[in-house]
This record gives sequence, structure tokens and C-alpha cells, in this order.
Amino acid sequence: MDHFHYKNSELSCEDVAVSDIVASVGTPVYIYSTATIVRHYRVFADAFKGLDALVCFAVKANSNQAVLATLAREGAGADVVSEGELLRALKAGIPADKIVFSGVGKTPREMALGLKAGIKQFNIESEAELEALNTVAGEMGLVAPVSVRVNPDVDAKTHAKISTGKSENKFGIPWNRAHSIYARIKALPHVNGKGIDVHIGSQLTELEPFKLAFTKVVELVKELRAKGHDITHIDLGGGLGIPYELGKEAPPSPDAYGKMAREVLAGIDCSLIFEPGRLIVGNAGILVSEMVYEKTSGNKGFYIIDAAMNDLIRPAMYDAYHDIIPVSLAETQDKVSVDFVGPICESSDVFAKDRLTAPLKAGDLIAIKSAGAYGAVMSGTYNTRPLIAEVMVNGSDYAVVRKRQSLEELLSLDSVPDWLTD
Ligand SMILES: Cc1ncc(COP(=O)(O)O)c(C=O)c1O
Ligand SMILES: N[C@@H](CCCC[NH3+])C(=O)O
Repeated sequence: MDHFHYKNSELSCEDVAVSDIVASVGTPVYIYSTATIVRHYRVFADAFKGLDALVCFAVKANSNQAVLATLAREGAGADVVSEGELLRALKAGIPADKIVFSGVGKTPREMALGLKAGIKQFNIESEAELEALNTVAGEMGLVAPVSVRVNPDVDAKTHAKISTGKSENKFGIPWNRAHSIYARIKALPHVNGKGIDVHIGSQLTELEPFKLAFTKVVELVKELRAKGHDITHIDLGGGLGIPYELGKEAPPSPDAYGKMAREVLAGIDCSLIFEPGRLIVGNAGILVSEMVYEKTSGNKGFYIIDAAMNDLIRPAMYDAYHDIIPVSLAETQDKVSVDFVGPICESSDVFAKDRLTAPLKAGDLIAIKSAGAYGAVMSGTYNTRPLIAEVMVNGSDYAVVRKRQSLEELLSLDSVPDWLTD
């Protein structure tokens, strides 16, 4: 069931008309559906029912405090990559022993924070990081739980900018050094390495690359065990793709992904961790914007909207496709072909090129779909545009879960040194 649907020709999120939210909050605005987030989480978790599996939501996909609190209530863990994300996850009520810490550049300060909180594990991505963690844990008189993120050199067959599992990517330990790093872990007094971690990329639309990577990890578990390492758990990362374009073939379902994983991992007797991000929140959010002007240039038509690449950077950064739909359905069935563009002074500030759409006029509202993941979290203030509001709907209720940043606040962040004001 889609929680974004038309009711009397007006787009609604659950039981709330999008135009009602806009009337009180303005545009541009992100709108999230609680019911969709919960449903996606449950579908993913159910794919691993009966197994010892922990679903750690990848906070980077959407770190809004209300989104995290919603998932905390469902029993989700968290995959964090910074001090800020760790603090957000804890604040949302996600227990420390369900939090894994990923990322290639964890600082000693972040390590200490994770150790103090008592997180489940650090996913180590280099020998240097391992040594640093051993030192930090030693200073605190602790032993840090670690998993080594291995790089299986598998092509995820996704956009090059979101592929992480090839040897030329910065992520993970090269496959041929996996054995030596586990030997080093054994020799160090303040780290305990019982896990293996792998994450090959994001927005994967086929199961085969996962299968290749998971199969390699299973082999590695066997080899390490044969050498006397007590490997008890595997973190299989995130990356399962979502449908972005209506009418196009959807990526494999969580159920199919779960079946594949069960087959590959059969008999390995490890507890499992997953780190889905986009799958949980991607299609649980829309970005609503108002059309400000129409213009033409040669044969081309442009719909200029009040959202821009600083609010949602995916189309500019990855040429990502997002469906764009009108908030009020027009009576006419005729379509026009236009570029949806933002007001920023960059040629890449384009949400859609040559897109067929119902004709719109200035003042009309549109919704950019599938904007719940890597949307608000990747926004910035380019062109001195304040960060926009985020709203969460729950049935017939809604709440502003992040206030629109005021221009005063944005401007107050800079200061001018004395020598310029004398
Ligand atoms: C280590 C790690 N885990 C999990 C994720 C979440 O990925 P996705 O949102 O594609 O599920 C990412 C992002 O690619 C990641 O880098
Ligand atoms: N930001 C990317 C996903 C990157 C995932 C993080 N490793 C996107 O919007 O598709």
C-alpha cells in the first residue's frame, strides 16, 4: 500500500493532504510517512525471521531524530559513521549494544565515545585504524569489539559514485590482507575481532553482486576458523536498491534478498547484522516544492521550482532519476515535456530533463518522490539558502520534525574578525 496517494485528486501522505502541510509550513519541505518507514523496516526484518539477525539502520540515509525514534521503537539498531550520528542514535533511544560504527576515518575521540557508550562493534577499515583503536581502548582499560570490513573486489553494478566494494575504492581491507589483520588483532590486547563486515555499494538492483560478496565472506569465515579465529558474526552491510521510476522493473524484494542470503549463509552458524538505509526510508519521503516561473528557450520549456540542488543533490550528483508528480491532479490528460530546474546558479541544478508532465503554472505544487533517503541529510546552504523543514506524518497527525532554518541563524554562523570592523 502506498502511503502517498491521491484523495479527491489531491496528493496525501497517509491521511493528511500535502497542501495542508504546505499551507502551514511552506515550501520547499520534506514530508515523511511513518507508516511507510515502519512497513519497510518490518518487511526487511521479516526477511530474516528465525535467524539471529540485527537490522542496524544506516543513519546516514536519514538522520532525522523523529525517523530514528520511529525505528528505535521498532527495535532497530543503527549503523553510524560519526560522533554526531552516534549521539543521534543514542538520543533516539537505540541501545548502544545495537549500534555499529562504520567509516574509514574514525577519530580517537569518536572511538572513545563509542567505547564509553558500549557500542556493539567498530567496523575497522585499515590497519592504522586498528592500531589507533587498540591504543584508545588501552588508555580506557577496555577491549574494543571489532569486525574487519573486507573489500571483496566485487562489482556492485551500481553508479560509480556509490560503489564501494571494488579494490580501487577506499573502503575496507584489501582481500589479500584479511588473514594478516586477523592475526594482528589476536596479538593486540585491547581489541577483540570476532566479526567480518562487507558492504559493496548502494542502490544495487541485482542480487548477483551480493551473492558473490557473501560467498567470498563465507569462505573467509571458514579459512579464519581453520586458523583458530573465533568468528561468530557477519555484518553484511546495506545496499539493496529501491524503485525510483514508476513503471520500471523494481529491484529484488527484501524477501528475495533474504532467501539468497539464507542460502549462501546456510550452515555457517554466525549471527548476522544488516545495515539497510535507502530501503527503509527512500520511498518514505517526498520533497514538495512550488513552481515559481515557467520559461522557454528555443524549443525547450523550463519549470523553475523553489527547491534546488542544495535541498536534494542526488540528480545533480549522480544523475539520479526521481519521479515528479503534481500535488493537485489536473483534469487534462495532455502532457508537456519540460526540464524541472531550481533557482541555483549552476547548470546542474536540474531535477529532471525532458520530463513528460501535466502542464503546470506558477504557484502549483509538485512532489519529487523517493526523497526520503540521502535527501535532507545531504542538503547544504549553497547560494545562502537556509536548510528546509522536515515534516513527519502519522495517520491524520503531522509534526514539523525539523524547523526550517532561519536566515538569521544561517547568517549568524559567520563572524567577521576585528581587523575588518575597526
Ligand atoms: C557502510 C555502509 N553501510 C550501509 C550503507 C547503507 O546503504 P544503503 O542506503 O544503500 O542501504 C552504506 C551506504 O552505502 C554504507 O556505506
Ligand atoms: N548518497 C548516495 C548513497 C551513498 C551511500 C553511502 N555509502 C545516494 O544518494 O544515492
